[in-house]
Formats: sequence, structure tokens, C-alpha cells
Amino acid sequence: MGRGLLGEAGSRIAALEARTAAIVTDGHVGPLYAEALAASLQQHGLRVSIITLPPGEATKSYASLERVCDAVLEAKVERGDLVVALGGGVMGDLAGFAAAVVRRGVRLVQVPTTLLSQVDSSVGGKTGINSLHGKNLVGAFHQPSLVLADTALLDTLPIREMRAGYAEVVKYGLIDDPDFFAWCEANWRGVFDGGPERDEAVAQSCRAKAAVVVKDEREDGDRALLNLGHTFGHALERITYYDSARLVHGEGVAIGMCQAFRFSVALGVCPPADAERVEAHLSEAGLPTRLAQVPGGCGTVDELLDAMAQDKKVKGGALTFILVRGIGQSFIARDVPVASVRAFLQDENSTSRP
Ligand SMILES: O=C(O)C(=O)C[C@@H](O)[C@H](O)[C@H](O)COP(=O)(O)O
Repeated sequence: MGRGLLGEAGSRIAALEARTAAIVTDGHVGPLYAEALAASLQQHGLRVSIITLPPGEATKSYASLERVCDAVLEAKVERGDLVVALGGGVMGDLAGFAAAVVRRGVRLVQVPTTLLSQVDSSVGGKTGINSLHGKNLVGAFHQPSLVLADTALLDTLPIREMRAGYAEVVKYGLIDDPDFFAWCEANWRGVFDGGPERDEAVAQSCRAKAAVVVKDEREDGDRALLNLGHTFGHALERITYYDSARLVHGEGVAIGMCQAFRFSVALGVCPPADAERVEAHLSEAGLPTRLAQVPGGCGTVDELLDAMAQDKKVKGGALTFILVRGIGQSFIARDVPVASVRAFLQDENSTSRP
């Protein structure tokens, strides 16, 4: 990672010694960077094709997967060759999943262009698409051969995308690093404004994520902690039909993390002051923290519970949540009674309404 790395993409990707690369990008990012990336790969002797899809979460679909797989095969990408995901989390997850299944696995390069994809989704090897039944329910673990994060690309990122990615940065502090959370409280403006704090936030986030994934790649144990806020957040994304105009992933995670804190308070395991501090910081950074802030509403308690029942952490039909004893003290709570989640959501629904 670093500023200006995209200029070195040709030589760094060529070092992987492939002959063909299929760049998978979207209609926002492609026009800005795909031609230049293709040209630099061609200068290093690679044959290159570009596949462009519509931007937005709705593109993480079976239909898009089919399009990408066929285009990658059409480009004659062989097992030693490369799929290059150029874009945010949607492109990374979709192209990564195509790379995992085409010819039962071709190599993958992630070139993340959003804060969220640089600090989270490009690292760790989770790939996949959404189903009507829920978020990321069809996918594979497929580690990238290279992740190339050019932090200068974030200079032109829309503010909403910056905020959404920032939710995942804050998450690392909330999971197990209270000092990093305090650092975020003190330095978040520098992260948004493109000061040296931004590169520090990206680097620290990747270090924190790598430290977890290296010990538990397949989420048999502590990797689930990286899911803090995601049981609630993914349910909201499903209920809003993956419509990015209403809710983007990071916004769902911001609301979800606040809910995880408030739920922990309701269960009597977390001091209320910690939940208030988290909510105050995310609000200050411009993120939503309450169900009432979801444009167009967030569905009924039953709809939310129904969506949560499809969560990948469900075991033997029982819900698993990532809860907290305080800031930086997350833990995996298995067999959480549905009745307690229902009571919490009913309370949230009534207290969230303006
Ligand atoms: O990498 C992980 O593990 C995470 O849980 C990180 C999450 O922030 C990320 O959104 C991930 O894609 C969610 O994974 P899922 O298994 O809940 O779909």
C-alpha cells in the first residue's frame, strides 16, 4: 500500500509472471483507471481484456457472476493467469469469486479503490455474491496473489464512500484495540482529509485484519470477531434489497456496531458509557447509528429476525453475535436466545423512531 502505487502496477503485476490478465471493473472506476492499468500491463508483455459492470451492491449477483466467468473464459485466462479486480468491495468480491471458480481457480490480484476495500474486503480472501436469502451467502475463500492499494485514489472518493469505509476502520479499534479507537477519535478528520493519518489508518487496519486471518483463515474461531456489527448490518442490507441508494455496506455496519453495543448494554455485559461513546464518534464522522436513519425504513422486527436467521454464523439453528464487554473487548456469543434479540429489536424500533 502507498500513495501513487497504481503507477507501478504494471511492473508489480508482471512480477507474478502471468501471460494474460482480465481486468474486472465497474462503470465508475473503469473510465478513470482501467485503460491506464491495461496499458501498463501491456507494456510488460501481458495480454489484457477489460470487463465493465454496473456499479453498486446489486451487481454482486448470479447474473453478474455468469457474465464475469464467461468474459474471463473468453479472454482465455489460464490457471497461471490473472483476474484483476479493480474497484471497491463489490468488484473485489465478485471478481474474486469468479477467479475462485473459473477453471476451479485462477490467480487473483486485488486493486482496491475505496477506503472500505483497502482496509477490509481486499484482504483475507473472502469472495462471494449475494442471494435473495442474504448477503454473501454464495462464495469461496480465495486468497489474492497480490493486493495493491494506492491510497492516492482515495483523494477523489465521494464522501459517502469515505464514511462507509471509515466504519470498518473504527471496527478494528472496537474489536480489540481501545488505543486505536482513541486514535480514531483524535485523528478521524485527517483520515477524511487525506493527511498522513489516512495512510496510517489503512496500514493499521490491514495489520489488524491480517493478524486475525493468519490465525484463522476459514473462520473456525476468532475470525468471526471481524463480523462485529455485521449480523445486524447484513440483515439491513437484505431488507433494503442491496439498494446502494438507501444503504451501503459500511452504513449498515455502522448501525450494526452501535446495535451490538446497545444489545450488549441491554444484556448487562457492557457499560452504557462505552455504547454512547461509540455512537457519538460514528455520528460525528457522519455515519448513521440508528434504525430510523435507514431511508425508506428498515422493515419489521420479524423481517429483521428472518434475515438474521440466514447469517453464516448460525449454528444448529441458533444465533451467534459478536458482542462486547466494552470498547476493544469483543467476544463471540453463541446460542443467543431469539427472545432476547426480539425484545432488543422491539425496543430499538420504538426508541429509534423520531
Ligand atoms: O473478513 C472477514 O472475516 C469479515 O468478516 C470482514 C467483514 O468486514 C466483511 O464485510 C466480510 O465480507 C463479511 O463476511 P461474511 O462472512 O459475514 O459475509
